[in-house]
Amino acid sequence: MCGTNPFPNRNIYHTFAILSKKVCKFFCLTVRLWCMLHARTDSLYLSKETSLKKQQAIPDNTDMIMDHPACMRKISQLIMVMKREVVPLTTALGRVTATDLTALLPQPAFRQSLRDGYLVASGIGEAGSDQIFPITGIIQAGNVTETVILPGQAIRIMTGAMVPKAGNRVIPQEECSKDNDMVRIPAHALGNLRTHIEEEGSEMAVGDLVVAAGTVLQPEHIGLLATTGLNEIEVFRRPRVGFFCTGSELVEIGSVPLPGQKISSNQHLLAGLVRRFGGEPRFLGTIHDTHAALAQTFAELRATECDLVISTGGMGPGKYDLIEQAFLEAGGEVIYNHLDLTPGKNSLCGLLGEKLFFGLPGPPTAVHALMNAVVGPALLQIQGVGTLYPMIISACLSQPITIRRPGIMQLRGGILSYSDGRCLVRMAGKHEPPSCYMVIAADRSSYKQDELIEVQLTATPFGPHFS
Ligand SMILES: Nc1nc2c(c(=O)[nH]1)N[C@H]1C(S)=C(S)[C@@H](COP(=O)(O)OP(=O)(O)OC[C@H]3O[C@@H](n4cnc5c(N)ncnc54)[C@H](O)[C@@H]3O)O[C@H]1N2
Ligand code: MOO
Repeated sequence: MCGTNPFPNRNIYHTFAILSKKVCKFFCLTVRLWCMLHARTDSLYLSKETSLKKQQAIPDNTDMIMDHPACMRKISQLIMVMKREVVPLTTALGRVTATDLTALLPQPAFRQSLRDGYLVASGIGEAGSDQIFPITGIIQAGNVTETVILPGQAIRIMTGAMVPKAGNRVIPQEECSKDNDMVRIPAHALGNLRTHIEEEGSEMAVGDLVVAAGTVLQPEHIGLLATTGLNEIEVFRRPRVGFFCTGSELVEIGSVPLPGQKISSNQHLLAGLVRRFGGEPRFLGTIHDTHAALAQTFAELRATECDLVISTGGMGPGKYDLIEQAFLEAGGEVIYNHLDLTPGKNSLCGLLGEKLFFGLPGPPTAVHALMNAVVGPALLQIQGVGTLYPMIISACLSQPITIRRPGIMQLRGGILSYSDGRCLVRMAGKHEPPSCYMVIAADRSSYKQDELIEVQLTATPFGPHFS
């Protein structure tokens, strides 16, 4: 039977398979090339469909060290903005708008008085002398009035009340003198061109933009949107952020640590910081520094309903620092495994399937710095935030700083204050939550007192924290 073909159609299938493989390859290359040509490094609005771009963003080389700006750019490219949901406006504080929101009602919604006073009709005021008018009615805010006003009459009117068509101007009551049913209005008040009347739609017309897409809603926005007639709005879903803490020395809050053990503070620090940046924290457990425990954790992560995952600890060069190995074994793709930044140089960012993964180092100070400098901004972008925080400002150093080991960009916790018209910054104490991070340039070994230094605010649009 040697040489005879038991499957006569096989050659055709084979040829067809090779051909389709080539067509696919050509198509993939074309798409890839298109993506490269059209890659937008500044895009905050990449959709879930941008996986090709995502693949392209992963470096092919083995150099996984990144400086802070490069890491932020790379993360921006990988961000997949959350899906949208409709929520009542009353619950939307701190949420990010998914669409431009336009006015449903004009502002003001009717012609209104801006003063408590007397409304007069047109055709008066030219006399150049004081005039006395009979008071023919009263209009309170909220009245639906059909009141008619004629020249030579005055109507008592309140701030916010609807002004009848023929009403020409409101004279503030403190400028008038009332005597029973009559009011005397002085010539200068009658001659004043300010009408104290706000025309319907003069502040905002129906369809005017009230709040742009990508805005983190503050109390002021909620008030404005309510005024303009909106009661339900479309926002980006909050990202579910899974996090776990590694360390065989860690015990839970409430237990008395045995010698060598530590209470896991990162767990509670992270839960709060994730909320500060608009995420929903989901604690996934405290994990021992063993290969088996970490492998199991990473294996379970893929099925966990989280949009982003953070770990702490296990990032150093020690024998039991196994996060990167476990991440790779679970099929993770590394974006960087070392940052040109301290604290935080021992950290990793990568993709585990569709999920963005951040391996932060163990020390809580490093967790705080990286959450502010890297992970927090990523969380804001995932929620579709248009303008990124923390903001960078300049502050005046109220003390000199000496850098012991220059050569790497450093984030130093600082405390901001305001004095004599200047924004001042000093170094935060060891256990003092920083209100900013001073950005120490790699080439600086000292800063003088009164020198201006760049600082990144740790405040976010979700709640400013100034000391
Ligand atoms: N030989 C070297 N040693 C270290 C280097 C180095 O370059 N060469 N880098 C140092 C730096 S920088 C860092 S950062 C750490 C990285 O450490 P790990 O990410 O491996 O973290 P651990 O070793 O697990 O913990 C470090 C420290 O933090 C405490 N920790 C950890 N988790 C928690 C938690 N959930 N709550 C409270 N405290 C926690 C832990 O007990 C350790 O004290 O490596 C340096 N070493
Ligand atoms: O990686 Mo360490 O966090 O430089 O502090």
